[in-house]
Amino acid sequence: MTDPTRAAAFDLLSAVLDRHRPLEEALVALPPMEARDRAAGHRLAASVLRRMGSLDAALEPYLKKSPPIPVRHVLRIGAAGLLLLGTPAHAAVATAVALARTRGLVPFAGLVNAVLRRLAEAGPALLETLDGPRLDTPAWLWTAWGPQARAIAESHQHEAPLDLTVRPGAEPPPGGEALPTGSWRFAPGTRVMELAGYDQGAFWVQDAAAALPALLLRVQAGELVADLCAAPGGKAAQLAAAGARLVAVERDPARMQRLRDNFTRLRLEVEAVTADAAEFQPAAPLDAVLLDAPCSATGTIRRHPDVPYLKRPRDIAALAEQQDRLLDAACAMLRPGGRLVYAVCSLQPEEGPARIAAALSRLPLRRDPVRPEELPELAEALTPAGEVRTTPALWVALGGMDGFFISRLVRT
Ligand SMILES: C[S@@+](CC[C@H](N)C(=O)[O-])C[C@H]1O[C@@H](n2cnc3c(N)ncnc32)[C@H](O)[C@@H]1O
Repeated sequence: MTDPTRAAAFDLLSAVLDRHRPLEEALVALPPMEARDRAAGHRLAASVLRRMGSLDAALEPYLKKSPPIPVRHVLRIGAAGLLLLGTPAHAAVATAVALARTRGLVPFAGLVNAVLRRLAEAGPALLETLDGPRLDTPAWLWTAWGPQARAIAESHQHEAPLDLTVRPGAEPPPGGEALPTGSWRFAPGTRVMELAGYDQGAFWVQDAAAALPALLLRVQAGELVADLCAAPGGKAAQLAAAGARLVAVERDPARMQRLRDNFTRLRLEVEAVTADAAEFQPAAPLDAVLLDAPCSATGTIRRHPDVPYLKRPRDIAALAEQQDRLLDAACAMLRPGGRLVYAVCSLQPEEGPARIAAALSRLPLRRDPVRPEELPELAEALTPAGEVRTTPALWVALGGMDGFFISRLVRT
């Protein structure tokens, strides 16, 4: 009998690496099991994905020829236990062998046993000699990130902390650290639903960088505002809490339901419209629009270590087309003088500065540069054009932040 944690990790890795399914979707599709086993399986699969290049390089000397893909997954799970998670050697080896047996890989059980035993002896020292950041980053991303690639990739080696946005006037839960931009930070692995105030809607989960776009929209109470790609609703919640008369537009009905549930817990008001934002027409011209566009999400690899294995270079061009289409629609919804904040959680320049440069050349928009005093403690994130570029390599001593590109514009 294999243990449920390893079985879950194996299923998750197969879903991400073989069928290119997002890790979170694969998590939902797991067979029924104890929540504790599911969480442990998730953590194990995420550890493999985060350090997969290093784990493969550590296994390589012990493999005479490349094993079948499912066997490789079993070896990676065993290696992650041995080298990353501090699993005792006998347990890591025995559970991997049992996993191989129950997954129809009986002929490879001996190989798994022999390779992992040898890795247990020499692997920890070998891991120290490897260039983890480079090995764990696909070449196309490393190249695209330019001189910052190493610092960004180093930050991906660790689990991200849990960040919360606390509702204005509410008490932050105990045990957190206040960040300079107003978010509250808790240790990686903190369970949000167990924090005091969750049921009362005192806060919501939102990375410190993800809280910036809505802040920079500078919404006044009573303004007519649309959030065009709204679910699950972190930025929409900020806008509603600031007193906007808010329309949240979201194309995916299941994700819109998550937004509704979140707003119910937070006791915030919103008009929720399930539609393609490019087709949406507001009843009246808007004072402000937030466009948190669909993107490659390469700025969130710390939280979603599956992203490097799901995205391909060609996806970026397709996303840029969607982003342009949404920028056109967003601009058309604004009254003259109305504000637009464009944001993507991507580190790829084609989805950030290039989209704004293209929009400025075809739409009646001008930049409204973000001023340094708007982002004290984040001067490094301000570009000469007054746009914001955060990366996971910022605020390293505090635990980093997601990678976002943010531009503020005004309809002329
Ligand atoms: C980056 S996420 C938004 C996160 C959200 N703003 C938040 O802070 O919680 C992008 C969202 O846009 C939605 N989306 C993608 N294309 C869309 C479109 N054409 N119209 C409306 N929503 C769209 C996706 O389903 C996804 O929920």
